[in-house]
Amino acid sequence: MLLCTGGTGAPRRQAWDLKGKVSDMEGRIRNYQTRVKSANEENEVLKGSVVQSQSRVAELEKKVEAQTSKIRFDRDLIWGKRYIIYVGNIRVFCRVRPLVDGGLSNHIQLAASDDKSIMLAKTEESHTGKNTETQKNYHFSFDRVFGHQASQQEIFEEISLLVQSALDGYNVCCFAYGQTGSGKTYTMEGEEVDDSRGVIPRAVQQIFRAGEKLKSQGWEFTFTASFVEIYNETLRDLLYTGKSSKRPEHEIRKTSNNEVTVTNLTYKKVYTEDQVFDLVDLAKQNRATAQTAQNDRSSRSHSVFQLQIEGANAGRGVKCKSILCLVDLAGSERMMKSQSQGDRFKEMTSINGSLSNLGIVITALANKESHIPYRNSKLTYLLQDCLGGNSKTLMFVNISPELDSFGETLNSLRFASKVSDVCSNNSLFYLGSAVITAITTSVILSCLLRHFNVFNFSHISVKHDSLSSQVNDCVIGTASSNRK
Ligand SMILES: Nc1ncnc2c1ncn2[C@@H]1O[C@H](COP(=O)(O)OP(=O)(O)OP(=O)(O)O)[C@@H](O)[C@H]1O
Repeated sequence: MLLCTGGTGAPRRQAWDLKGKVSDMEGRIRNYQTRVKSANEENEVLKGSVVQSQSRVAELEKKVEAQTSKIRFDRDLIWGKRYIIYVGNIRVFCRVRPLVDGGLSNHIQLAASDDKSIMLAKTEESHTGKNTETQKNYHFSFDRVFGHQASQQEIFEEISLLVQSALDGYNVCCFAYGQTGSGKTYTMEGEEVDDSRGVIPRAVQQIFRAGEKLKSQGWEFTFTASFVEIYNETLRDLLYTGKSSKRPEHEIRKTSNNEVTVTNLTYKKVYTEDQVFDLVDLAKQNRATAQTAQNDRSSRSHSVFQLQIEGANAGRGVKCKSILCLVDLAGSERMMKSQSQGDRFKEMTSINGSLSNLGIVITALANKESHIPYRNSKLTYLLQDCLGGNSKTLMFVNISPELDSFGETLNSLRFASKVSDVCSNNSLFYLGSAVITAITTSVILSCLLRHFNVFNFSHISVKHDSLSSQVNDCVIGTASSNRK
């Protein structure tokens, strides 16, 4: 405390000094307070723009999500429109191998007007002896028929949308069925030369390249390859590199997630398409080695290539998992029982068993039966995840053009035709059920609305797809005619 006692100058000066300092400090405090205030205001503005940016990011993410599902939907729609494929259903393509000289026999005729029909013609000696010859024609139609000139590129273009959907999380299975020498391996694996490469290398290339592109949208994919041969109901690892004397045995098992797995099988993580091509070469070598030991074994066994795909988008917190499964089936030719003995008989029984069980499983799936007999053969048990549930399946029926293969060609086309019929009949049945359900729902709804006099029917606007507009037309039409 300062005391002013009788005119001494020093204390007064000190007091003035102190007063000056205090007012200086007060000025600085006011200054700081103004700055804090404006910083707080700035902070509020920034907070506001952070919230705005966050909601914009969320909005953009929603748009990306919607765009991605639209792309996926469009892809399904394009594929669906062309082949009316539904998840859990099978489409069938037929491919005719050229003759050795590159041509086509007269007994196989493809329709000039469309690319879906094929006719087998057989000229027979007349039994009555009156006419010298009669011709019997067998007509078949499939989702697509490829003539002998169709290139590997053309074939792949037709299935590339299907392959792509493996990255969308669908299980995809594509298999080649037909007699030995009809072109199954050529279709699935092809040859080394670029133009002659088959479905497996092209599909692998497409998957890896598309996976790379999806990185820019935050997706990271991991791929795991396996290659198995099923011979006489026994599994053999085609990626095995150890001593042949120490080859392990394999069993098909279910994991705790109810997924199919094979014990002791090589599941190889792959990061590039070239790594997969090396594995395909290794599988070829392994098959060839077995073939020298047991004559013509490769055409008597099924080979199953599987690429497990796991995708994760950390930014969006989503994951997907699927399998791309490409199968070269054993030759479907039926040997005469009398001609097959010993090993040949065993081979014949196991091939016939597994192929006919494949047909039974496909039929059961198409009929949406409660029990699907996957476990009746190693092939269907192994393919269980790829055939049922969330899966899209395509079957190639490969046929040989030689006249002496007529009987086998007819059998193959009949098998494929059954598969095709059972699936398309069921597709039509389910489409029919959907239409009936839609009509019933609309009729009930319109009755209810009319009963409660809620709307004037003439004002119901129909802006959806043509199906619902037809349903509504029908309902409105009925309603007005009833009124008259
Ligand atoms: N579309 C085609 N164009 C040209 N050559 C073909 C075609 N399809 C098959 N070939 C040739 O015909 C021969 C037999 O074909 P491929 O080996 O693919 O038959 P396959 O049905 O797999 O027989 P297997 O059951 O014995 O394995 C091969 O030499 C193959 O190169």
